[in-house]
Amino acid sequence: MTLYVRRKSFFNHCLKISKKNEVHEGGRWLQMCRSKTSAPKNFCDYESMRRTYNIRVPQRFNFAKDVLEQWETKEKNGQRSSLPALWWVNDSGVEVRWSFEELGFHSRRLANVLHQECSLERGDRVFLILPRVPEWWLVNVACLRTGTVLIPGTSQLTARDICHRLQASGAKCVITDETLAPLLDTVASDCPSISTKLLLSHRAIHGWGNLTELMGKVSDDHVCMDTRSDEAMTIFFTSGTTGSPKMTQHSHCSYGLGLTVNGRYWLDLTEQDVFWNTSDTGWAKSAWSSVFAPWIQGACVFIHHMPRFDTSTVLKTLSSYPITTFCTAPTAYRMLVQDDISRFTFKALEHCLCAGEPINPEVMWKWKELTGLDIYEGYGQTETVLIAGTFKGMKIKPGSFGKASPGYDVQVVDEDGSVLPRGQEGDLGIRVKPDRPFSLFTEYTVVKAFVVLTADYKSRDHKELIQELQTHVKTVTAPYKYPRKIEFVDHLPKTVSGKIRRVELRKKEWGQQTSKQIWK
Ligand SMILES: Nc1ncnc2c1ncn2[C@@H]1O[C@H](COP(=O)(O)OP(=O)(O)OP(=O)(O)O)[C@@H](O)[C@H]1O
Repeated sequence: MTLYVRRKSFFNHCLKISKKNEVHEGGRWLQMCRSKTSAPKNFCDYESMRRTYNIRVPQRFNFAKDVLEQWETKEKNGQRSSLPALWWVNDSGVEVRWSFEELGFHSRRLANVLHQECSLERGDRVFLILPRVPEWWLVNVACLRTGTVLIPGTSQLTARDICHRLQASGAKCVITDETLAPLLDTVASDCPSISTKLLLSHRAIHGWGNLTELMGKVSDDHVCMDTRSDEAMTIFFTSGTTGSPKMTQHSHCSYGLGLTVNGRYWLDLTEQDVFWNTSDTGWAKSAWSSVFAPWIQGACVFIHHMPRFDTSTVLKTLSSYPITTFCTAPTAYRMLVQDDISRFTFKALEHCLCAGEPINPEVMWKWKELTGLDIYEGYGQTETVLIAGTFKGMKIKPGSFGKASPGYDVQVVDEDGSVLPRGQEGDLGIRVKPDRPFSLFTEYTVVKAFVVLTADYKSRDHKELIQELQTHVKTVTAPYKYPRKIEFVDHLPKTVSGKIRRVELRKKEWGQQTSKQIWK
């Protein structure tokens, strides 16, 4: 089945998640030049993969305890390969290699920092902006351990983006490096929910706790939180192609177990594999491919910390390290095939993948000609795990991103949600009735309601007014902008109301806003 995707809307029986993607109709099958076909390691063929896919979701699940600690034990008992769990390198040749045991050791310390030093409790939200440094992975695992909800952001965010994310999420803790700390400081006063700021740097910045120093103070003794499978685990902001970025919440099981589809089937990883995924640490793709999918399979997560994408560095890295599996964006492959690949021999590389945008058939063809390897495409969204993809053993059709993933019933449907005949263009839908797949996001976290005050803020007592209001409302943004937005929690008392000209209650759901005057 070839999936053609057209527009975005919602309907009853399926959760429609397609975006305005025009998928080119492919004209011919890829010509085989040099061919290095590797048989799937984790499944026989597409049909049997779908048939045998069966994941039982337990009531309680925590990836750190139920997956990472299991690999740690296997490692200790000599039941896993000697590959590191995390293999990090940078442009200066510095390397960090952590076994699952070392990952456990450092992340337990960081978990103690979050809980003991920062007083963060289960369910509290942690906003993380770090580039591809090993500590990014530690924060991920430490949040799992403490049951705190991780909200990753990309280093490209502006002060306005950061402010919006912090206000919308109500994050209590921010973690970043010295490049972004000053930017966060410019908006911190507008984000009263923040109680802790952690800095990854050799330099001290006033008001920021030093992550490395704090980790040196605490023990590595930490008991992982016994989280429910459906409990909030992470919130990713979508990239905002079709509107404002949406706060997409995932549970411990939706990614922690759901991404088995990616790791076992699409990436076809085992504990013998070294997997390099180049995506930025702020997007859901990093949770997919740099955390959950490879570690579910016990594979080694490889990272090259490049300040910017450089084709020579990528090609050199692929030829100097035993990387078996490589995933990058179609744009990156386009750049790579323009370089002189013949200078390099990829000794271990056997499986290449791409996702995030359509790949041009010419790029696939060129890559195959130069390396002998196919590029397997994947399609998914922040809200999902892999929705569709080309899986090993499948014929690769230029212009098609493959077939539905196991775990999802994916169909091409019309506006009413009726399945369209083969070859007809429509929307892409995932069936959510009668059973909603557990590997879907939980909800869009919305700013449920807030009031907009139109008061005489120029009056001398505006500070007192804000203080007074703060005792009755959840959040008051700093007085830098009119009208001021305030999270509504209760009726406003007379002492306050006398100073306010107008109060509007605004309900904001993603994509729409309702407004009602509730005062004067
Ligand atoms: N293989 C692919 N081919 C074409 N497009 C793809 C592919 N993989 C992913 N995409 C695009 O990436 C999108 C998923 O990205 P993401 O979840 O960040 O949200 P977004 O759709 O870009 O933004 P928003 O939901 O905020 O509008 C898909 O909807 C699709 O547009």
